[in-house]
Amino acid sequence: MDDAPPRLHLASRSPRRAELLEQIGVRFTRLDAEVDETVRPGEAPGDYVRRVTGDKGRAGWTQVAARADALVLAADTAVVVDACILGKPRDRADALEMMERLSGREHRVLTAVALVGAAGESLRLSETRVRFRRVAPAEAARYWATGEPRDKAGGYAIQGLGAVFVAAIAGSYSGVMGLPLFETATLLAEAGIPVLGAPPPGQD
Ligand SMILES: Cc1cn([C@H]2C[C@H](O)[C@@H](COP(=O)(O)OP(=O)(O)OP(=O)(O)O)O2)c(=O)[nH]c1=O
Repeated sequence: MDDAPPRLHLASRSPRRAELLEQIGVRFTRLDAEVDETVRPGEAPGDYVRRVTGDKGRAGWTQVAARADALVLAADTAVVVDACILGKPRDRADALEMMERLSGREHRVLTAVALVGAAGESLRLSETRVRFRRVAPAEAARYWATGEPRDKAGGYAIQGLGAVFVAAIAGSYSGVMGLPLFETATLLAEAGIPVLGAPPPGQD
């Protein structure tokens, strides 16, 4: 049993990201990292999620940098349709408009994940194609009333009721939920945190 405080910190207020990181069994604590998530004029979606993710990671890092081996994990998710970035809906009208745009077609979900430490920062981008069935306006209104779309990029949650809209996905389910676990595990392993733990001596 390892009682030392974890060296890994998740810079996120998202309960989904914490659940996903718990799913792969690594020890971590959580940090709050407030950053400006405004899209810059002309900014490409991939550049946007990379920038915001790096900002979240560095904002978290300033809080733990006193510990030399500390590492900060951060992520950002955007739903992209017709080259437009859909963040979290501002209000009901915004959410219903998002559902109308997503209805009956394919969109992309981009999630960047970054690991920041004393040695610098590494970043990976996950891209998933998601195809929605047609969603009638009345159904979108009932979905809004459940409260689920409120704090979700694109105004839906694949892990919740929103799953009924998802006809198909190609890519990373965990990436759509907010933390792509394949990319996360790769970054952690590169930084000396193998997800399945270090092999016993002499058996690597
Ligand atoms: C598309 C989709 C998004 N989401 C969520 C994941 C993220 O929490 C949220 C996207 O918003 P983000 O701005 O990426 O993250 P956040 O503000 O919730 O958390 P933090 O910045 O503190 O890390 O949308 C789902 O939970 N399911 C989905 O299917």
